[in-house]
Amino acid sequence: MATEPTANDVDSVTSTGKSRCLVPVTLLTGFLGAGKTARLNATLVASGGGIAVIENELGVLGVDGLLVANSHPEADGIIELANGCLCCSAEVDLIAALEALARRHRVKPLKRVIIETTGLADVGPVIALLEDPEDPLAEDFILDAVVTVVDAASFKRWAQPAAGAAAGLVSSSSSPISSWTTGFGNHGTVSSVKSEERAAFHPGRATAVRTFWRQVSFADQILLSKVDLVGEESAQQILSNLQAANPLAEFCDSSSAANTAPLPPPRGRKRGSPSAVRGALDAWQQASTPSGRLCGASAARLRSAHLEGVETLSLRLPPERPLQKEPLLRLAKALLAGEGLPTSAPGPLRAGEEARSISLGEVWRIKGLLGIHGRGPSLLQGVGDQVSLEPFPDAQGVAPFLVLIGEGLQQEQEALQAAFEACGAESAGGQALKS
Ligand SMILES: Nc1nc2c(ncn2[C@@H]2O[C@H](COP(=O)(O)OP(=O)(O)OP(=O)(O)O)[C@@H](O)[C@H]2O)c(=O)[nH]1
Repeated sequence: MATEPTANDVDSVTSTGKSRCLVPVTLLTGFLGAGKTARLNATLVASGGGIAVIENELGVLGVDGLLVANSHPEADGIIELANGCLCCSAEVDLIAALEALARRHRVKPLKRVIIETTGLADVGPVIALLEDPEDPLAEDFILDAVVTVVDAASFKRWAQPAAGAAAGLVSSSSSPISSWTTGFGNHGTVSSVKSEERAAFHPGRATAVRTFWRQVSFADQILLSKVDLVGEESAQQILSNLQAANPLAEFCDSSSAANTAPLPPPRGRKRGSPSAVRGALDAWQQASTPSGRLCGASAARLRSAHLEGVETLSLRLPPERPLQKEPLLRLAKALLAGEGLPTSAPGPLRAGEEARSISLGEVWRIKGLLGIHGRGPSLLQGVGDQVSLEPFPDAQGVAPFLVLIGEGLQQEQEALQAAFEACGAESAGGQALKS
């Protein structure tokens, strides 16, 4: 079995001339609901301590920080950065978090830092920050690998234009990835999306597809999740598509049996690894952000471009009114399937509204901690056609909330709030999260 190298394996010479152990940093990325937190949890369980985690969430209300913190008292520090991607709006927070971990490392050495990005993160700027030899962070940290988790069950939806065509997207028969994204002299296998094709996308969906492929193309290691849901044969086809897009990446064991496997241990990033090549190419293409910390105008520009059209909606639900499991699951499934709000859902109509058939934008991801009638605090997870509700006793005392990520959601906020509230139990007796 491979052993995890300790920080002692690599040294830096600090500005004061002292030698210091560098902590390997793993950048764990992958699209919404791909299975990043699941892999992170498996890694923490297997580690026996010494790993610090930085969790990044898009919404104001974070689920993952709670999930990881509650399951892993052994982790050496979990820092949650909510309400924005660390590649843009939360970059300052990322720097502060790493500085805090550097101070801790000097007192109690860390073996590894894992940064779990949001599902819509653009890892380019984070790589640039961690690779900048002039940045003070380089005295304590070294980027070890970008690990991208790819959800086999959602691959068609995000990776193949045929799936997008259903929503009036591209018509090309190959992956909707711009030629620069491959970057490995492999342009023949993956065609470009022309700008007019991009314009035909919903802007949020275009952002999502672009993000999906950027996460693949920056990966040093690719881990295919949810093979248990698609079968080994489909998994092999997906792997060949991914290999065509990023031939230099290392592909981790992607059998169904590896679904709950920990991340590969740090092993030292090689020169010419995909993230190193892509990072340099990306910096060159965005000449205004050659490396290092993004401040002011650069950060603002990136921020506006990288999450264009994507919306995150955080809903709080009344703690005194636990929800009924069945209507809640039905509603979550309908939203993820793009069916809008079911006409049969009970609840108040808005003025002038005849039926509750409200056409929503798109919901790609649902997460929440909710009080469920007769079950108590529970974790709702939804992505693609997978929706689950599991008991989560550690959320006792947390005010119930939901986070929805997708496109065109803000305009439906009131209707969505009403639809979820309408799943509330009529009678008391359920256990709310917070009384
Ligand atoms: N069947 C199956 N389900 C999985 C697998 N990996 C993750 N899941 C489930 O997929 C859902 C999303 O997993 P997470 O680990 O929360 O995904 P994530 O990438 O952290 O999601 P975001 O927070 O949206 O970025 C959860 O319900 C997981 O239990 C897998 O390999 N097989």
